[in-house]
Amino acid sequence: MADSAQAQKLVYLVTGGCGFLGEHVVRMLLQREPRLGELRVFDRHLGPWLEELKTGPVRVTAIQGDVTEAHEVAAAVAGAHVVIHTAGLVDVFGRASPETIHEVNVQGTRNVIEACVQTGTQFLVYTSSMEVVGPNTKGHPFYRGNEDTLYEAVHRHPYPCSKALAERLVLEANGREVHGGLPLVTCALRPTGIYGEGHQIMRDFYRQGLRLGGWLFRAIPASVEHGRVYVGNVAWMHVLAARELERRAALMGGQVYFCYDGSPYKSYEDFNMEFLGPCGLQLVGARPLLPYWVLVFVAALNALLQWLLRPLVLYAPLLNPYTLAVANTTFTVSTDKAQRHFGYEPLFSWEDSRTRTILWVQAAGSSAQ
Ligand SMILES: NC(=O)C1=CN([C@@H]2O[C@H](COP(=O)(O)OP(=O)(O)OC[C@H]3O[C@@H](n4cnc5c(N)ncnc54)[C@H](O)[C@@H]3O)[C@@H](O)[C@H]2O)C=CC1
Ligand SMILES: CC(C)[C@@H](O)CC[C@@H](C)[C@H]1CC[C@H]2[C@@H]3[C@H](O)CC4=CC(=O)CC[C@]4(C)[C@H]3CC[C@]12C
Repeated sequence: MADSAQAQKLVYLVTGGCGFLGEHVVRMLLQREPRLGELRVFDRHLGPWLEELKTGPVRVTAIQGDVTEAHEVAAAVAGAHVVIHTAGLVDVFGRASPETIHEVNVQGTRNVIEACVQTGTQFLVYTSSMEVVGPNTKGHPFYRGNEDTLYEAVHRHPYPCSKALAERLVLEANGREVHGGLPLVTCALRPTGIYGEGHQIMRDFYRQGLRLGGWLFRAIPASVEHGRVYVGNVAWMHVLAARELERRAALMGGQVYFCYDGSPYKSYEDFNMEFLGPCGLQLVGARPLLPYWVLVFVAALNALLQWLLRPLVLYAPLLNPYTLAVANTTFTVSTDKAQRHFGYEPLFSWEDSRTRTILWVQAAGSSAQ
């Protein structure tokens, strides 16, 4: 993007733009990216809400497409100045096959990179994940670590494996020559557990609590810290990284950044209660009500049932060996790398993030009645 970018209106492409995070990125770009001339929203499933965005000054182009189809990606990328690649299969519940997860998350990312190179798009921001780092299969805690913390990243599950490989592809692509002779500049953002308006797992917990008469039962010790970050701040970090990637290419190119904000360090269940409590639910037990080995047994039983029932019906409960292991292992980040490298500061305070999420849960829950 030459110096004339200040006058020149830019074309952004957001893949996965109709997802939980993607929608917030789309709306944040429209609200806070003054250079935006056209916003392309690429997703396998387009949301009806996109129509309301087409009445503003920015041209919003909805593209129904599949990142595993290289030609569809190339057509969407052609002419874009910036690509924010959030599309992915976020599946740790066994809903999709390992092959499908790899095809979408790895081959889909490879297709985005090659499309940038072939069509001359210079700037690519990739939505990676904390799971690229951990928790590892050995259950080692990652306690308030940062991007430089030494940690044995060992994965077996298809999802973290796919995210780690995709991130590596993006970072290795930094500096490749794109069509026109300029270098590709890439970076990867690693959110921890994202929460906020549109978080389906939070909605599922709320509905589960309503079905159980307002009670949720503690399964994980309160001492196990699990990093969480508000979706609006994750979206803001994407917008800012995309904006600064040109000016600070030498510093940011090929770098990874954890996504962080002022959200408190709590266990996954206690953190959820920050929102579910004000919505009328109560978490039973100061400590787990069941011994860990019982949870391990139930998780294994769920995995066996999923395998047995697969030919007939998809059985994909929240509790499986992987989700239990992740929930039961401390993983929190404490870093300021994004602040140092591109001036990121959370846009939403913890109090504001909490209020917005509570209001959404209440609305989502009432629609469930
Ligand atoms: N939800 C979370 O806690 C975290 C998510 N992430 C990452 O953030 C990104 C977005 O995640 P979420 O918004 O939570 O997931 P999501 O499932 O709500 O959104 C993903 C979007 O990608 C689209 N998509 C999936 N396969 C596609 C394909 N083949 N072609 C085109 N579009 C496709 C989906 O239709 C969906 O709109 C993912 O890359 C995920 O790995 C990273 C850390 C935490
Ligand atoms: C049933 C209980 C054990 C309950 O506490 C299980 C919670 C479990 C569904 C979640 C606990 C940790 C979550 C994951 C974590 O936030 C990291 C993630 C990063 C991503 O990139 C995608 C989502 C996820 C894997 C997230 C998924 C839900 C949990 C496993």
